[in-house]
Amino acid sequence: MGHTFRVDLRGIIDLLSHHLYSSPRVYVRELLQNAVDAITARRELDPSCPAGITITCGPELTITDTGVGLTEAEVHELLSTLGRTSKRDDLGFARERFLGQFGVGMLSCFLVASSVTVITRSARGGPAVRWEADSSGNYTVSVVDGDVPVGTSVRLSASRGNDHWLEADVVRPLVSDYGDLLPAVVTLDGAQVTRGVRPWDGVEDGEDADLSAYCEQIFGFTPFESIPIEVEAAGLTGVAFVLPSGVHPGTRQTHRVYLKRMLVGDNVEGLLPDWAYFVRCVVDASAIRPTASRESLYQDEMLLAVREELGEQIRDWLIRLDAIEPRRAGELLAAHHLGIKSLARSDDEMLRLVERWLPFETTEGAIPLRQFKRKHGAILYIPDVDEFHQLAPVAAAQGLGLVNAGYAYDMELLNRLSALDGPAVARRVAPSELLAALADPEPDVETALRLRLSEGAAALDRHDCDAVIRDFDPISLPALLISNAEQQRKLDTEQTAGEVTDPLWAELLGQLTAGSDSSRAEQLVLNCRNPLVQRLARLNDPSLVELTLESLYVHAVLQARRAMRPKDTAALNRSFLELLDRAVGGK
Ligand SMILES: Nc1ncnc2c1ncn2[C@@H]1O[C@H](COP(=O)(O)OP(=O)(O)OP(=O)(O)O)[C@@H](O)[C@H]1O
Repeated sequence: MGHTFRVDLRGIIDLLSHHLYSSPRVYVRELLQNAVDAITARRELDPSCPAGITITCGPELTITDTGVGLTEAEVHELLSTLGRTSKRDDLGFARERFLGQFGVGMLSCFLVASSVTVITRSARGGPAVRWEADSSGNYTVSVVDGDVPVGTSVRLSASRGNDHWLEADVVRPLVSDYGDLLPAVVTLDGAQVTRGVRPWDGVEDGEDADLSAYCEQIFGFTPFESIPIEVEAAGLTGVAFVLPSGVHPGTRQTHRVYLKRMLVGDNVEGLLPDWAYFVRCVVDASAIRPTASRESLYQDEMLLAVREELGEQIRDWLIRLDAIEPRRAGELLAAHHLGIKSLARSDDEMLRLVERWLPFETTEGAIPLRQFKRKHGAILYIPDVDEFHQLAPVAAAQGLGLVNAGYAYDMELLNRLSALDGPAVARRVAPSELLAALADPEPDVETALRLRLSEGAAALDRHDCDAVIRDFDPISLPALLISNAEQQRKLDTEQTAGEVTDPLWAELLGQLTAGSDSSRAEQLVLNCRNPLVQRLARLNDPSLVELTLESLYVHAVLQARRAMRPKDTAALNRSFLELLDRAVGGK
């Protein structure tokens, strides 16, 4: 014997409210959606029919439309059968003009209502019909006498604890949020709530004052620029608003998305590529699919294609901006450098923009790479922020140019520049190369210092460190620590020496390859121009020599911001206390 499934309406409502929709507020959207669809259907019969939706709030909420209405048979078939809809074609495909498609939207009324009454009269003829249903799944249908206009009126009576959902102050912002762009005039308690047109329609390039105001209203910021966007295949139009100031690159920007002019959400993700985290969009599309809750977008091929195309349009705008208003392009780059750098890793035109406009930290101050290159012929960089800060003052004092490439994406960008323009354009510099740039000391100073170094040799031996004596600026720096791990790169240096175009560096590299071959882990470069080092040369107390050398070593470790090992910390404590002891007159 065959049986038919029975449906427990309470169970279904519970499923919708707790697991599908994020809030009961969606009932407003579903009612608006049905009203708009009914008007669309009536327009097929009579293109000049009125398009009005009126809402009244009181203890009960009533929404009335001038749509197609339902006959008695349709009331039974469509309103009273779960999953039955008039918005699919004979083959079951969603009909494009309609917002609804599943045949369950009406149920969301029971998220806030204990009973729903529909009074409807079909544009196709027949008497008006009243349908009354409660949340346990019982309904009655009766014919209504009297003069009822074509269209449908839905009345909700609040269920216990849900009265506030039907109050004007709650309903008004919901109607305005969801329905702002709907192609029908929506009034609430007599006042029009929606604008009915998309703010970006008909806006010409350069006339975007209204769009700026719109951006302020919905996102709360004045955009750096409003870029019109369009993806024909998805029936998508809208605006991309560029944020005026920097945001954290990890921030996931969200977008305001409408589908067929009905709001999907304010915080929709995934519409733009990750690098475009400094842009927020408002779009309306007809061919992007929402998820079942209609609160986010279905991640399908179409959405992927849209994301790629919109990314492309924002990128093209940036390139155009650079051509037309280069100063503004520079400003934008400065505000959003990480996103743009990230894009430049795989996009040559962006790379040129970065090269031209983005300030890098250099020994010349913060200047773009192209400007640095003009002065120095090539970009010589240090791939570590601390190392750069340690070496920059010394390099600058010798007239050598260095670029700090220790921040995110810098190395990748410089490698890409070398790949495009040839290996001579950008090259990593080993700290030990700098050594070759420092002048040799006067022979008598060197001899005196060598003597002291042999007296205090134990201090540096303990740290596997060699001492080198040089004569350099800045005079205030007594010693500089250079890691010999970089010495491994000497071979590389030999290879690249022929390619360096800055004559000063080329000469130094030549000296370096011929120079030091220390096997120690580190080198302490003593600056004999510094007064303290000069006094060290004249000391005749070997224990004080050892103490001074160890103190200079630890100071140089701290300056280099290299991680302290336990023996460095021990040396720091020892030398500090011993110096203190001497200072207060112990020895
Ligand atoms: N205001 C209305 N005027 C005319 N017909 C309506 C109205 N509201 C609902 N209906 C009819 O009732 C059917 C079921 O509505 P319901 O909201 O449950 O589902 P839907 O709109 O078809 O799809 P979805 O679940 O995606 O919203 C609709 O297909 C439509 O035929």
